[in-house]
Amino acid sequence: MLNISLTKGITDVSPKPLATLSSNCPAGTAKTSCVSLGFTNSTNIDTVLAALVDVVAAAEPEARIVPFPSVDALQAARNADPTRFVAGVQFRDLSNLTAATTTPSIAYTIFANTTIIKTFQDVRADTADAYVRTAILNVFRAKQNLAPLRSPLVSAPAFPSNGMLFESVRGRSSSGISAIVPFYVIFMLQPLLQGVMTGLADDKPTKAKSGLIMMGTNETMYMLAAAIANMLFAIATSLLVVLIVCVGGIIKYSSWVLVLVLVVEYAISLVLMGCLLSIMFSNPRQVRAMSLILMFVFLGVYGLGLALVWKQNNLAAERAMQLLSPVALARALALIMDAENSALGLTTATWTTDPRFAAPFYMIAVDCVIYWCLAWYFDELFPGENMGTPQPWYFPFRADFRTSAAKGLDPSTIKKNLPRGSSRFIEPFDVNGIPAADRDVLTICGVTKDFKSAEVQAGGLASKIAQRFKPQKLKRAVDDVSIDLHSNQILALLGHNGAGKTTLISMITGIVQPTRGNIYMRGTGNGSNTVLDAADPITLPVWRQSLGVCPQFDVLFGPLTVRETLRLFMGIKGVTVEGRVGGAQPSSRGSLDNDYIDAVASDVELHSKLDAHVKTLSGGMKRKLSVAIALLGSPRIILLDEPTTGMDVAVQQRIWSLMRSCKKNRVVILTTHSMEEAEVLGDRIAIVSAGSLKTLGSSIFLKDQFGTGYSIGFVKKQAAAARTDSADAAILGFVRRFFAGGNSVADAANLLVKSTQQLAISKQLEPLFVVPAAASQPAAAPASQPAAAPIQTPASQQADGRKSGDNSPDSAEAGESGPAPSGKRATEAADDVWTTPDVQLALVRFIAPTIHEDLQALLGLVGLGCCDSVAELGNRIRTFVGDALTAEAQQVMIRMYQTEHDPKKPFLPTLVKLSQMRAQHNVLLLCCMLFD
Ligand SMILES: Nc1ncnc2c1ncn2[C@@H]1O[C@H](COP(=O)(O)OP(=O)(O)OP(=O)(O)O)[C@@H](O)[C@H]1O
Repeated sequence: MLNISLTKGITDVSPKPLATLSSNCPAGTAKTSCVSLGFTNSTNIDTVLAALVDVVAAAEPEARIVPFPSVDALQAARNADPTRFVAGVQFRDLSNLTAATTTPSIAYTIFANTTIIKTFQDVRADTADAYVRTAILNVFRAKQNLAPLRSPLVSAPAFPSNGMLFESVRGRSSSGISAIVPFYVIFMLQPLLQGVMTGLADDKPTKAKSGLIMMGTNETMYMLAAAIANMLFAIATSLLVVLIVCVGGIIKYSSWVLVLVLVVEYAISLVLMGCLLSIMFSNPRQVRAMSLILMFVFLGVYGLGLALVWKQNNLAAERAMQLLSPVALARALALIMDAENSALGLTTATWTTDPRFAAPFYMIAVDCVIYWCLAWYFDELFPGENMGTPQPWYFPFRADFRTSAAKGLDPSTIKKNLPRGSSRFIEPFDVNGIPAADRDVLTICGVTKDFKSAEVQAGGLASKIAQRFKPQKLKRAVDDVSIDLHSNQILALLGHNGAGKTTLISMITGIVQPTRGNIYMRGTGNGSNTVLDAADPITLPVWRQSLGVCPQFDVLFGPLTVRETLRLFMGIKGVTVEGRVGGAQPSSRGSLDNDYIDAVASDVELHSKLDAHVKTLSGGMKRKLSVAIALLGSPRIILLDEPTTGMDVAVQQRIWSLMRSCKKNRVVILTTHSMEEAEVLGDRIAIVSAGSLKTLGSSIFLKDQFGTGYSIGFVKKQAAAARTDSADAAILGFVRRFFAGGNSVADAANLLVKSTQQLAISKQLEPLFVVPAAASQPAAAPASQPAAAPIQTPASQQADGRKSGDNSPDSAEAGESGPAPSGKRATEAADDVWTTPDVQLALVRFIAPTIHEDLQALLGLVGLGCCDSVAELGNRIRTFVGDALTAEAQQVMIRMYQTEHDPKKPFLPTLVKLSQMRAQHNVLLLCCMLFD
């Protein structure tokens, strides 16, 4: 049945021909089995009923007015035979019908049987209403001794405007505002969907999601956290909407609590729908377009429901449509507004009497569950490009799914690769020297990663579709890298920007999947004789529990304090205090977490910032916090991607010593651009370039391989720009004179490299400070000039009977036939003497992994504790350097040492001064020798 409602007042009831109610009884049917007008409820009904019977009987004697004990009974009778039931009336408030008031309020509801009253043109509902009104008016007229009105069918009553308030029923045409309420609520809440989708899509390019997952956050938890954060906002928005419609009087008779429950339920469903849809879209522009399209889809489906489904009482179709929660909400609100128009609304009473109300509530709850399950499932299946490892479609059915004892592989089944590259550059590692339990904790087997090139990833949907049909451009970020990693070791991954370090780290975390190759981790506990494969998504949770990661970029939350951040990540990683890395242990059980957090913060020198908000920290402090997070708990493998970026030298030193202390029973992988950091920390150093492993070994091995040689710099003078040939000839001449052969500058450079490799031996450093006196002569030697003899070693110098410091013209001449050592150190001599109109020798220096060009490196070496006092430093400098270093340079070194020990003293002026000194490189070189 449909509630038909009249709004307040009676002035709009116009005289019109009304249809009879009795004509509905099908021909040949006993009239007694038909109901023209059923009525029910209310006390004080007798006088009205009598009047009603009179009015109806006068108009159509065959009409049957039948009493029912309740609305349910009335409804049941209608359901039993919809074709023989025309209308019903529920008297609801006749309490002051007989009261001596001039404005009695009378409320009743007319029910029209929508099975037979299908159109607005069918006025039989109005007939029923007219009978009831006439009857009520006649009761009043009787009180006033007036003659009763005639039947409205005979002549529609001219209703007096006597101050009566009828609150009655009319309804197929509900008021305009009622019709728009469903749309109003849907539009008000639609931004929630867009907000969730945009938020989650935004996380993808910023790498916030991948960073958090690397750091130990479970993917599902990440999405749930995003959903919960949005739900809080959704609840607030729902409250606002309900406030507007309820306090604003749009919804008047309904229980606001039930309406709020409905709207909140819907808002939550929108958030979960957003989570589901965000899996498909990775950029906010697509999301905005999509949420508009979705709005049309929702409204379209709702329109279909209005036009086709609701009227048919087709429950299956109705439920199917309500799988879209906006449709379910719109349906619920339409029902509520219908009830409102009947002055009933949605109350606990109507909820129980009319099953149609409950259905959308249940359906929206079902929708929430469905959306969440699908979001979770598809997120596991499609984590996004380089955002994690996709699960196979059947993953929920795998026997080992989410079991803590992830099933490992038999190590004998895995195919290990030897590190690729020239064996000369890969140091053989004797695993027999380390306990079996510490071996091969992490094995990287021939991993290669090809990324789709940026052009393929960018662009809109259309260009993406077009690109599908083009051959894909690939960028090889990591190329066939194999390394075995063992406990108690730090591997320093050294490489230039874009060398592939981060990609390798990301593959170890499982965030990026290798195109080829595998990464294995030795199992733990009972599974220690098995290996886990990073490519197996089922074992990934266990895998990630073993990792402590400091990503290249800080994934921190500005509004949280340092303490809260550490506590949050302890929770995320499930850290138990006993699992502490780094030594410090909490003092008492009662304050374990706080003690632990204090200790961790002290380790990274953040104890004074524990209650500071992360957004107020400097870049270096944020790095320290990221390092602290990586060290939380007891990860077996610690991955630190450029951890000391932005830290000052003193802090860097302490972080280094912390890292060294952390490596016990752990594998630590550290990426860096700093040769010094690699040398100081790395038990083994892997140098990667253009994705491939160029060399791997201890720092001693690397020094032996690469650590000796000259770096020789030439500066073409400005005027030489127009005379490049003569400048090149000058360089060529220099090289030929002191090294060997060559026909072009490129040849000369190669020769230079070869010669220095052959000549310079780390133990024989003296020649490195010696430049042949011949260099004092312009060296634009002709191409035909014979190759010069190599620079002599100290031994050969002694044999020649020459003294260091001899810079005589004689020796310069000797340089023509073969360079003779000079007492002048290389840079000094070069700056002084070797200069041509076109070119100047700018720099001659020794290069080795221990030699660094900047103050940071120098302070690092000093800070390693090679000297215990300033006096000792001064003595050692004097002993080693003697007259070769100016007094000024010695003083600078001493001052630098002091500055390092007194952080209040600014060291920048010292650095500037040092860099201005001609002897800078020698100072550094000597210093490095001193402490090496
Ligand atoms: N998602 C990606 N899509 C396409 N190319 C990528 C992607 N990630 C990295 N690359 C490319 O792979 C190469 C290696 O990048 P990677 O970030 O691993 O270098 P890196 O050694 O860590 O550099 P840096 O020291 O600057 O951090 C680079 O050329 C980079 O442009």
